[in-house]
Amino acid sequence: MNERPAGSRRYSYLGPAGTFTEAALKQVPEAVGEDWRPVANLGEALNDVVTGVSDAAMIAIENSIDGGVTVAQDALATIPDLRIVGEYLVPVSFVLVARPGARLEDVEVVAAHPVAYGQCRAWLDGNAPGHRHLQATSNVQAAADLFDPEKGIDAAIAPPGIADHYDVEVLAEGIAENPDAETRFVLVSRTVPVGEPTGADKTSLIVELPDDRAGALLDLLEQFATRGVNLTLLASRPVGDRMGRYRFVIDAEGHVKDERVADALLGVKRFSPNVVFLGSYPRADRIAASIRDAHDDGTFRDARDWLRGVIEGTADSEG
Ligand SMILES: O=C(O)C(=O)Cc1ccccc1
Repeated sequence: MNERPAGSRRYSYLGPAGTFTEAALKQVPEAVGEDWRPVANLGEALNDVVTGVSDAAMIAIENSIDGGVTVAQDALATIPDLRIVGEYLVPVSFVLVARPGARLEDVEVVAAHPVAYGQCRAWLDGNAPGHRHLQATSNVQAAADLFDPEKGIDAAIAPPGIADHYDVEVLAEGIAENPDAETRFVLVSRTVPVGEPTGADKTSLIVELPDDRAGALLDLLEQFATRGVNLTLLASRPVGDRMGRYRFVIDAEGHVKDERVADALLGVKRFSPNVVFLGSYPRADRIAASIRDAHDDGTFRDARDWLRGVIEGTADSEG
């Protein structure tokens, strides 16, 4: 499995072919024409990266309906030496499929990835009220499972392109609650040097708070607020060692090579007992951060130059 032609790169993704995760990988220009390895779950995808079986893995990290994919957040918090190197958005919609000739009124057991099921549950409750949910490892695997007689499945929730991959009949389209749902994916590699800022970047961190201190979360947020760094994600996850201990998953606008972000990170590092830097990478939506004058790179540099001048006696202390 480890043997690859020299220079070729391998990418792991949640398979089989046709998943939304594969659609996210298709957005990565440098992955085109390389070796794509379908895997059965997140653990396998990240393990491939850790062990060097693959160079990178595409994983779902956040959903516009359900919020954070908590298993992915927890894995990134605890597996050392991983880096997020890119972010991708995929619009998601779902169809209900069955073996050819099946009828909706006969559907009892529905295979679905849990995140997909959560988004389509209201439709199923209305249209197949007596149904039972059987978990599938991915949206495409749910459809593949229709052809495994041991699973006893009548229908599956799958991506709209599923009929290109399997001989299935579409019983209903557009069954998700929100037609504009999107899933955010990240490309994860082993630790590599951070790239250059593009002007529309994000920085991901996982931060633990100091124990039992009133206002600790406010102190954490202040590190970003006082440097004009906007947050796009703040989620708490249990550390898992004892009740009541949480770590915070943070996405901040900007790049660690932007002065205001670097300064905020130094503040966070001074204050938190454990900071995991997950990466600075271009934003999928390419929206540039809005920065007030007091927080642009030049202002930070001027302030540092002034301080150096004060210390060296070459600048007016009121300058
Ligand atoms: O990539 C897929 O197709 C998956 O099965 C994971 C998933 C589930 C629901 C929304 C987006 C991705």
